Amino acid sequence: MQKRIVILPGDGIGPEVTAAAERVLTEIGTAYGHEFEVKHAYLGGAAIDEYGTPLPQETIDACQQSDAVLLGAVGGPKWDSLPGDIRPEKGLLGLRKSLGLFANLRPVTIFDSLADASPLKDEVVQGVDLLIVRELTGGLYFGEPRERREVNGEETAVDTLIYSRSEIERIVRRGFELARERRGILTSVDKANVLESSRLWREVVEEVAGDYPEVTYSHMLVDNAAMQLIRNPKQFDVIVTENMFGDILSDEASMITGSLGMLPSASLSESGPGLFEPIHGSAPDIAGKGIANPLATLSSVVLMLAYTLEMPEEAKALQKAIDDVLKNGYRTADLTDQANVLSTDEMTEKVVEALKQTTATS
Ligand SMILES: NC(=O)c1ccc[n+]([C@@H]2O[C@H](COP(=O)([O-])OP(=O)(O)OC[C@H]3O[C@@H](n4cnc5c(N)ncnc54)[C@H](O)[C@@H]3O)[C@@H](O)[C@H]2O)c1
Ligand SMILES: CC(C)[C@H](C(=O)O)[C@@H](O)C(=O)O
Ligand SMILES: [Mg+2]
Repeated sequence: MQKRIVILPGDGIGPEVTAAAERVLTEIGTAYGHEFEVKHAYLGGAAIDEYGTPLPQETIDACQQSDAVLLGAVGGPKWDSLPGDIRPEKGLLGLRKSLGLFANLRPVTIFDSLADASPLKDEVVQGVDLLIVRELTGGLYFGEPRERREVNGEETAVDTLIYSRSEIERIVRRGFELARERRGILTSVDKANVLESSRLWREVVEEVAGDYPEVTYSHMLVDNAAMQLIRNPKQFDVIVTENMFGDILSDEASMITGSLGMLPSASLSESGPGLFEPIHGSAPDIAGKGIANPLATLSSVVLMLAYTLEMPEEAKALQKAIDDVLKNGYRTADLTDQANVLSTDEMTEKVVEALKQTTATS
């Protein structure tokens, strides 16, 4: 098959982990006879440096004309003092909006062989398999007004948390559909004891639930959900929630797996190219050292193969290669205290070797 993939390396460790992904894509292309036409484009701080804007029109156009987009990460101290509207992160938000990527899927899957990397007890962690479905183009991130103003002679800042019924309905439906394909349990997370937007969210969940009788659903307040994720993460199958809650809960949930460097994500629209990215950021503290864990990005490639490129066999093979490498005890520095750790490139090569073995025997 021929597919057009846009890679947005971004900032910090972004280019290090997307290089890993490109290496693996080349291997998959060779093994399965696909032609991946890879194009690089600028986003975030790198785009500010090159074009003076975090989201150049060329990047939007390239992404819209692609079959799938893979992003490293954006942001970093170099751009931290810029005004909010031209920060690197604004480029990512603009890209999500312009591609209509309202559904952000963040699977939290445990690798049995990695249980020792989690700060949680073995019996809490083993068998966890949950999916956070995060609303991605609404809520506090996009609400207007967002501004500084003077109130009673004092400098004041305002952000707006706003959701329409249709924005809630489409993400809640996606949550129910995914729950129906999985174990049939949906937890809708909100703050309906305080927020009006959450009360509307709950009403919509109640209405939509009628169309999915095979799914068992419940509501949970977000502060309780944060605690339950640590106490008993196995109770969850699909969690559906709004933008900001999903952002925070997914970083928290990553530690069930042992590291933020493990969690991938898929951002999907109604139709059109998906955006695939690790949930972690540009990690300025380790950028340039060659030690970043590439597995969140490689797992994002698994999601890209499965969800958008219609290559389920290839997705399975890459997933197996990642499993095998971890089973064989290979670790980057974020996953172990031991001295014997692999660099980003070494870990990537281990995955490529494992992939070669899988594809040779299939
Ligand atoms: N999707 C994105 O592009 C994205 C996501 C989150 C944060 N950010 C941006 O990244 C910058 C840094 O944010 P932060 O430090 O709060 O969060 P971060 O996710 O970049 O890093 C948090 C911690 O996790 C570690 N870490 C992250 N990814 C890792 C990996 N692959 N391997 C090993 N360790 C890893 C980092 O070293 C750091 O100690 C900020 O500008 C933020 O806005 C971007
Ligand atoms: C960089 C930032 C805008 C982004 C978000 O909050 O969505 C990040 O934290 C993420 O989780 O993808
Ligand atoms: Mg985040």
